[in-house]
Formats: sequence, C-alpha cells, structure tokens
Amino acid sequence: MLMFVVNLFLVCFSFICSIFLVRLLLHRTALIYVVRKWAEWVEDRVHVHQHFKVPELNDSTQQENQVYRRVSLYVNSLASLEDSDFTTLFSGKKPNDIVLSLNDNQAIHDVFLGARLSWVNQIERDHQNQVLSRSFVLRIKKRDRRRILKPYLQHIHTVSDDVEQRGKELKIYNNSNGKWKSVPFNHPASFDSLVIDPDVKAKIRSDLETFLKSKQYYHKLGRVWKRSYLLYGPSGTGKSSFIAAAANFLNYDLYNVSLSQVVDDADLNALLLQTTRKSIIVIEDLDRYVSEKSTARITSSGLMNFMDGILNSQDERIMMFTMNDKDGIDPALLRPGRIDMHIYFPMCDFNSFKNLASNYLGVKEHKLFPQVAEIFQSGATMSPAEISELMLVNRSSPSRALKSVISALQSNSRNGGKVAARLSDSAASSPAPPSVLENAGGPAWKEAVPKEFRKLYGLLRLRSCRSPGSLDHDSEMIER
Ligand SMILES: Nc1ncnc2c1ncn2[C@@H]1O[C@H](COP(=O)(O)OP(=O)(O)OP(=O)(O)O)[C@@H](O)[C@H]1O
Ligand SMILES: [Mg+2]
Repeated sequence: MLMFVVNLFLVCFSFICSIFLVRLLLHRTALIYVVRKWAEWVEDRVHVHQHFKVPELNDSTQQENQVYRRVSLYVNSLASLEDSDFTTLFSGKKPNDIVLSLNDNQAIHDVFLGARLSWVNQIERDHQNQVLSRSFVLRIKKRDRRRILKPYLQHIHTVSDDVEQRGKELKIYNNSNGKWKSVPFNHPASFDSLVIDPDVKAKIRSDLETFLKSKQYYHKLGRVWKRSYLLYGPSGTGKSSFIAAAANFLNYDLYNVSLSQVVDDADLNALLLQTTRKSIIVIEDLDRYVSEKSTARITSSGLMNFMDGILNSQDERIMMFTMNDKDGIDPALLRPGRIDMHIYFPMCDFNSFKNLASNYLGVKEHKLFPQVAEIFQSGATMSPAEISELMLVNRSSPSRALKSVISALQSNSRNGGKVAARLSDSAASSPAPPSVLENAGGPAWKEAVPKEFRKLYGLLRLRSCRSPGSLDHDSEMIER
C-alpha cells in the first residue's frame, strides 16, 4: 500500500515537472505563440462569424467615411498593435514620438465585454502596387453580435474622440467684429508649474475630470453640460496662467471673449453659438467690465444668458471668468449654477515662495530662507508674478535672487507696493538675459494680438501690486 502511494506521488510529480518543462520550452522558443495561433485557428473554424466592412470612402459621395477615420484612430491606438505580426513605425507630431500603424492586410485582435473580435486593415492594390481601396473589416462571432455590436461602436466613438483630442493642436480664438479669429496656442503652463495650494490643485483636477465623464448625468438632469469657474484674486497671482494650464491639461481650445469688442446681446449669443465643443470660454476681468456700466453695451440678462450657455446644449463647455475682486458684483451673476466653483488666487506666502524658489532656482533649502520667512510673517507680501520675475532675471545666482526678493519685500511693506518699478531696475541691471516677459513675440505680433491674449502669454509688463488690503484674504475655494 505504501509502495503504491509512493509510486503515485512520483508519477504525479514527474507529470507536473514535465508540464512545467514543456511550458518553459514553449515560452523560451516562442513556440507558445505558434500553439496559441493554432488554438485560435481551431476556435475560428468552429464558430460562425459575421463581417462588417468599413470603407474609407462613402459609396455615393466618394467623400471620407467618418466611421473609417474613427476606426483607424481606434485600431491604431489598441495596445494589441504591439503584438501584431507586422506594424509600421512612423514619427509622431512631437519630436521623439514614434507611432505604430497596422500594415496592409494585417489582423489585429481586440477584446470587448468578454468577446473576442478582430480587425483587418484591408488594402487592395493594382498590378502597379497603386492603392485601389482601403477598408477595415470587423470580424465578430455571430453569437456575440447582438450583445456587443452597439456598445462596441459606441466605445470606438469615445476612444477615437479621446485619441483625436489628445493629438490635436490647440488654438486660442479671439473675437473681433462678431467673428472668432484663431492662432495656435502654445502656452507651456501646466498645473505642475503653477504654485497654488496642492489640495486646491488636486480638487480642481478631479473636478475637471469628473465633469468630463458626466455627459449622461447632465443629460439625464436636463442640464447644459457645462461647468463654470470664477478665478479671482489680486493681479499677478496666476489666474490667466491657470486658464492656460487647464487648456493644456484638458487639451481644449480657448475662446477668449473680449466684451469690449461685443456690440450687443445678440452679438454675444452669436459668438457663443460659434464656439466648438471641447473648449474653454474665457472672460477676463469681468469685474472691470461690469463696473463700467455706462459704457457697457451688453445687458446684465444678456451676460447671464451667455454664462448659462442656454443656447448651446449638447456638448461640453467650460467657462472661466477672472476678476480681481468680487466685492460689489451682483450676486445673481455669481450664483450657484451660473458659477460652479469660486477659486481664490492669493498673494504669495512663505510656502508658495518656497515652491517658486524650487521651480525657478532649483533651490529647496537656503540659508536666506529663515530671513524670508520672517519678512512674510511680518505681513509683507508680493504676487507670485513679481517674485517669479525677480527669480527669473537673477536665476544664475540663487543668493542674488533671494536677496532681491528680500529687499523687494522689505520695500514693499515699507511703501505699500511699488515693486514693479524695482522689477524694471533689477531686470535692467541684471547680467542675466532679458526677461521672457519682455521678449516673447515681435512687435508686429503684439499689434495683431489683443491685450487679453498677450496677457495670457505673460507679455505685458507686470502691474504694480494691489493695496495691502488684499492681504487679509485667506486662500479659499468655495464649492457650490
Ligand atoms: N501661482 C503662480 N504660480 C506660478 N507662477 C505664477 C503664479 N502666479 C503668477 N505667476 C507668474 O506670473 C505671470 C503672470 O501671471 P498671470 O498672468 O497668470 O496673473 P493673473 O492673476 O492673470 O494677473 P492679472 O489679474 O493681472 O491678469 C505668469 O506668467 C507666471 O509666470
Ligand atoms: Mg490675467
């Protein structure tokens, strides 16, 4: 009996070992792929399939078939592309980008809701190798078709949209004479380079991401799929940079509404209707426009309708309004629903200063930091724009940069904020290259581009800092 058990054990053991060895051999020699291909071949033979052809051109009009475009984007974004037997490597839009593309008549597999599908990139050529027609052919098991075809096509739509969005070149539009004019938008701002409270930053990121995924939710509630943000705070605290960072983060175009260029309510509505989906609509310095009641040509109800976006329904829009101060603004203009989130941009404190020093000077600790902390504690402050400018022009010497910040803070607290003048002096006397704020773009470009747009690029000179009264604010974000 004991012998039998020992023998049984030995048989089982050697069986398991041989299986293990066979698997190892298959993996090492890539035979596993051959075996897998056979298994797939056999599986294919025992199922009935349906084929769906997506031609490149529409039959009747010979125009590009939009479904083909979407499928092409989708197929070329599949991770399984890397496992395909033949793919072509192309250079992408950005330097060092390498893009994979499926070769002629190659198949690629995909799995959706547990079903296995495949696409073939079918290309017909004549005897001179000229392409006669292109199409993608989807092969799907007949038993899966009813269950997955519709959601799968929907999925392709969403993914291709996403791919397109990520790869698109951003534009900034400015209005003049009731029309939008665009130029490429290449602002490098990102949420990472922006110095704001990390919790606020994380909350805004997640708010934006949640909004993007909420189409069905808004639709179910019968609400326009839009989200509005009010960015307010003293000059030079990063409001415009935040807008640029949000556009880069979302890969959205910007529509920069200059209210002074708008003739009346109808003109404003017409502009809204001309905006495209996946864009951020921006009105800068709304407080200034609202306070100039005598010269305003837009009624407050026209402005509110614009902010509500009532004329534009289905597609996602984000609106961002900036103000230096929201005191004295009609509460109706800022009510929940009209503005969804209020984000305050404070003047610099010691923490933000340290972040700026790390970004601009690569300095995380310095012997002058305690002195800077002390001055901040005494109530002195400056805007991040002013501090970052001093750091930028003195970047070759962190000690000199910190000393210039210290003396600017001291003089700022002494004489109530004449830092801009000091900045010019510092820039002029500095051996470092001139500030990018003064140099970016040529004069012709400056003339052609409206003030708000240049401001977004940080090309205008810094304004002097606002009254010390603004120091009383605490950083806050009111979510409604
Ligand atoms: N919070 C910040 N973090 C990093 N850099 C900042 C920040 N705030 C301002 N800056 C720097 O200052 C420059 C000017 O900032 P920005 O134009 O965004 O300020 P703003 O709040 O829009 O000012 P204004 O109210 O005058 O329009 C930016 O180009 C950026 O380099
Ligand atoms: Mg601004």
